[in-house]
Amino acid sequence: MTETTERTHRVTSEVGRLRTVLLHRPGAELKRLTPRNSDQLLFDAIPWVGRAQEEHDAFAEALRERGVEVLYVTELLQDALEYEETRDEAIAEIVADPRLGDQLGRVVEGYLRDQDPEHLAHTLIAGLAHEELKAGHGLVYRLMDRLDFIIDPLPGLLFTRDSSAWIGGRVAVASLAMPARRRESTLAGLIYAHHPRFSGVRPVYGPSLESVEGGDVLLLSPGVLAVGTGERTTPAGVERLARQVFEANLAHTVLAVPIAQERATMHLDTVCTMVDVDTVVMYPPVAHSLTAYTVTAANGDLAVSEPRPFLKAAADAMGLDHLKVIDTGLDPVTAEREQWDDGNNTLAVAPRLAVAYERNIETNAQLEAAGIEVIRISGSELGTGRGGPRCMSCPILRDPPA
Ligand SMILES: NC(=O)NCCC[C@H](N)C(=O)O
Repeated sequence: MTETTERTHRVTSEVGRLRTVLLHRPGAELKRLTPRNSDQLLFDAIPWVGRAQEEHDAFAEALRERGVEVLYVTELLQDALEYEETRDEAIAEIVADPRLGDQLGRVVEGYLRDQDPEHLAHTLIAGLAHEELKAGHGLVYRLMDRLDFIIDPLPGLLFTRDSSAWIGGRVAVASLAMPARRRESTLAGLIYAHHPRFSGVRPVYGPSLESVEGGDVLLLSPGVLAVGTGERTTPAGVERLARQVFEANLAHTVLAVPIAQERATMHLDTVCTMVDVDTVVMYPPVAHSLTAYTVTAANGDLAVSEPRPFLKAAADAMGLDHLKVIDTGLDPVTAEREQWDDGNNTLAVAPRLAVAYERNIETNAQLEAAGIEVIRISGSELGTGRGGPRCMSCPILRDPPA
């Protein structure tokens, strides 16, 4: 890793001033969602796509207005697909899908090889429905329904947080747990491996390792990671990530934080995000019940503590007297509703400046009462995928925390 690379890609905290972020403007892949497939594709409703795009554009604009450089997955992917090697890898991965079989696999390969980078990027993201591929006549093709997908769409790509996470100057390409999202990390991997902007960057984690999703990884302070383990990141994933970051000298402590294995709390960032160097906003029912195992490196192995209250373990690892929690003080029903709508899923643009969905009126009011400036964005359509501003953003460059 060169020094130049470190100046354009480096994240050591949740709250240092955000300089560069990776987003995905939702598009044709959202138009694939129907009541028949939305559960499998992990959306809770069918979004109004045009409005979702407007909401997303406003999110991006709010970031640009604060001096943040916004990169888009589609553009980076198109650039990367200019290279033969990238195209080969992308197509090989699609064709290796055992659901296609040999004959249809060959047809799909030919179809993809004929596409220019722009169309190929579109197909890799939006997928390919049976009725769009006119060329297949073999058994698999004929046995499929015309509405089946030959290449699955990736509506979850909207949530760029999950498929990769920067830890210091290295990127952890995620190993996504849900089948509907696995190809997202292939696309992230292709971008980081082949886009000239990332030349020299070495991944510290990869999609073939145990499940780890970026929404579970919080950079509490330089050298201290909290990693949720529940529906997505597995215990083995936390253990592997800890080994990788210790070996690469990217962290000295990893807190493994068990979270409920439920959709409402699919990632740690659905219940806890940081809004200042020493302050988190947390879903009240878990604020004082979450625990953490403190993991450190010891003689080439891992030392693991007994579980302790998360807030205490985090403060100790961060060298703080205590980690402040914004007491949203909400009644349980409002708290539950706003947590479901990603009220606790804020994106810090700088210490005490955070983006949040406007609909979470009470949580936002409490954030402001605690001195946090809230940049409100609308998320009625974006939120149908069950993710908020933090989920929709992958920071690539942040200043060191103040
Ligand atoms: N970090 C996050 O909480 N990401 C939101 C992911 C939502 C997506 N529909 C999923 O279920 O994976």
